[in-house]
Parts: sequence; structure tokens; C-alpha cells
Amino acid sequence: MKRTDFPKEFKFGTATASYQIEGGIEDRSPSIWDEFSHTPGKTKNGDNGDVACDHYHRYEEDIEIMKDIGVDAYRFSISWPRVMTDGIKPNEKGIDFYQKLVDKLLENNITPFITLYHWDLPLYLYKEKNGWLNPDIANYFQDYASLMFNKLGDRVKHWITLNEPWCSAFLGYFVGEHAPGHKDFQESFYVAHNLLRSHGKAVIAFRDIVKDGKIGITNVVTKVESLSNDEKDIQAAKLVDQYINGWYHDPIVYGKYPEEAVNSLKNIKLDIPENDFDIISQTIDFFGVNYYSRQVISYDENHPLKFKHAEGPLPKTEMGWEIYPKGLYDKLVEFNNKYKLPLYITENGMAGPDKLENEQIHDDYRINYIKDHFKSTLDAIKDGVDLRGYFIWSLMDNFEWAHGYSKRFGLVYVDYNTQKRYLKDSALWYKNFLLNK
Ligand SMILES: OC[C@@H]1[C@@H](O)[C@H](O)[C@@H](O)c2[nH]c(CCc3ccccc3)c[n+]21
Repeated sequence: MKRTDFPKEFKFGTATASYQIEGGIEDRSPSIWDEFSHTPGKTKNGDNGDVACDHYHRYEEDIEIMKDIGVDAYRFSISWPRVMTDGIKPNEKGIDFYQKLVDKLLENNITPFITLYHWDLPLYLYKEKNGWLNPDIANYFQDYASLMFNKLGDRVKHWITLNEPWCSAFLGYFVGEHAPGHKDFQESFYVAHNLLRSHGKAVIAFRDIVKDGKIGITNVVTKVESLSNDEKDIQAAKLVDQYINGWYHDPIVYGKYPEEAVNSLKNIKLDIPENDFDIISQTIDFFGVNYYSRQVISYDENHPLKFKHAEGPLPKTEMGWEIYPKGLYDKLVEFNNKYKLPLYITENGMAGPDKLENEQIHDDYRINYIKDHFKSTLDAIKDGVDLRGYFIWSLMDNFEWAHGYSKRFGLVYVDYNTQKRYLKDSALWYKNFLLNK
């Protein structure tokens, strides 16, 4: 498989997120992830993003590395608390950082794709305004989005409103594994709804400000399969697919939540003002798909959503996620048929047992993972999927949320003691692939 097997305009890239790589906390106000990671017991080894990959001070070097690898595009997120103090007052120093970042990318012919929200909500908005639980958060988000569109929209034409609202709502407000660490089932549905309303308000602003731009939303897209042919397991898997995938895609395209999932939530209040879906279902230009693996589901009476995860038999990554490239093909074809929107794979990659030896990292497992998922991508394109790009997660090893720095997803290895970067064999492979070798 060669690069020229893909459409000429297809964009190959790599991706990161602000809290996971920037550090530079001295020049920004705090986010919910600063408070969460500094709370004992919340992250592995008490790791936090205070320094991370020190990208805030090393962004020029990191762009040089991307140039060397030869990527067409780079997906990164803006730190809301960096560009607006407490999420409210524009901070010119923070805005200036992203101005320089964008200009340096463009100088190197790397197309910027900006994610407005990749989980680092300004702490003030959480503490004083109740964060995503407050319907008014959509106005704060629209103000933030408008500021960024006005400041960067002349040069940045590809925007993603939210990264994985499912994670923000479910992991942040029900499971409690992510910031702000709530464990309230009902809250997680209010949060999901306010995230979608915020998305819609940002799209409305975008249409006024960046008339020649493209905007979408990225969600985790997981292939959900039933553990058995037992009717209960099949039904449980179908509902999980609706809770994770449908819940964040159907309202945007169809203007309503998935019916069976709604009906299954007997004791969940979803008292929704009628025009909310008019806001949420603003036309978008693409869906971003973050694909990593599948979930094997069986029925479980004791779970509020009546399901439990089953251990699949396939080889797994360091995250314990099965390696399942067929799932990517299946979801791309399904989404293409169901939503009829252009798609970007905004994240795909793996955490590996990466070891630095003689300034090299031999990650053949990651090369094979990427090749297998590229193959699924090419098969989907050949079968008619309107797929426009693929961003490998991640450019470099970084802060992996509750796992801290214990999980390495990068094409580039980061020695956190020295902040030195080392291209892994997978980065060298990607470089040759992009040269069509
Ligand atoms: O876990 C690898 C990456 C994160 O580093 C990204 O920030 C995030 O966008 C992202 N999403 C997923 C799939 C959903 C998921 C997120 C966190 C934990 C478990 C599953 C994997 N990843």
C-alpha cells in the first residue's frame, strides 16, 4: 500500500491536545484538569500537565519534527483558559501563542485543524458557573469560539468544536475517571446535552465569521459487538452503540436522540426545550472519527444502562484495547451511509511498550497497527466512503489523562527528564510512506 493509492487531496496528519502537551501553566489560568490531576489518587503516580512535553516553549522544534516527517496537516486543540482568563476575559499573551503556532505551521505548508475543546474547561467556569451542567455554558463557549474564529479564522479553515463529548459527559460525570470526577448518571445526560448545545452555538457563530471554512465535531467512534447471539446481549450491544455513537451524532444530523436509547432511560429526566435541537442540528461540514478499538458487550441487569464489557480474545495494546482494524472499516461505511457527511479520522493510534535504546525505539507493533488501519481506511474509500483525512494519535508521547505519562502513543518518543524528542521507527516509517516510498 502506497500513499498514491489514496485520493490526491487526502490529508495525512498527526494530532495532539493542549493539556496533554503544552505545560506553560505560568501563562494561563487553570482548567478542571489542573485541579483534577493535582488531586491525590486521580492520576497514575500523581502525574499532571504542569510541564507535560513543554510544547508551550518548544512548539517551533515540534513543528520542525512534523515538517521532517512530512505531514500534510496537524490537529491540535486550543487551551480555552490560556486564551481567555477564567474562560471570560481575552488574554492577548495566550492568543499570541496560537497566532505564532498557526503562522509557523503555514510557513511549513502544514494545514492546521483546530479543536476548540479537548477537555480543559476553565476552572472558574466550573467552580463559579457550574461548568457543563449550566445551560448558560453554551453562551460562554460561543463567545470563546467567536474570539478564536475572529483571531485565527483568516488562516485556519478547518475547525472541530468538541473532542469526544461522550468522554466529557460519561467519563467526567458518570464514571468519574476524568475531570471533574463526578459520578452522577443524571448529570452526565445534562452535560451531554449542554455540550451539544454549545457545539450548535459555535457552528452558528462560525457561519457568520469564517464564511469559507469547514466545521465539524469529533466523537469517539467504537465498534460495538454482542458477546453472543443471545437476544439480550444483542439488544444490550445495540443500546450501547446508541449511547456512545448515536447519542452524539443523531441529534446533529436528525435533530433527536436515538429513540430506543431514550426509551430505555426510564428514570432519566431529559426535559429538553423544543428549540434546543434547532441549535444542535446546525448543518456541519464533516464528522471527526476517533477510532481505537471495539467493545464486546453483554447484558447486565445491575448496570443503569444494562450492559457490561466482555474481555475480547484479540491481541491488545498497552491500554488493554483490542487491535481491530475491521471495526474502523465497518464504522466508516456505516457512518457514510447513515449520516452522508464527509469524514476525517481525527484520531487513531496505539499505546505501546516503547523502549528508548541507543536513541532508537523499535516499535514495529505500531507500524503494523498503522498499516492495518490504513488498509481499512483505503478499503472504505474504495467502497465509496467520503473520507478526507487521517490523523495519527499522537505526534508525540504525552499526558494520557488518568494514566499520566505511563502510556506512550507518540510517533515521537519524549524523554520527560530531558524533554528530548526521538523519532520512533514508526515516525521513520510514516516519513517514507508520505514520500510514497
Ligand atoms: O487514549 C488515547 C487518546 C487520548 O490521548 C485523547 O486525548 C482522546 O481524544 C482519546 N479518545 C480515545 C478513545 C476514547 C477514550 C478516551 C479516554 C479513555 C478511554 C477511551 C483515545 N484517546
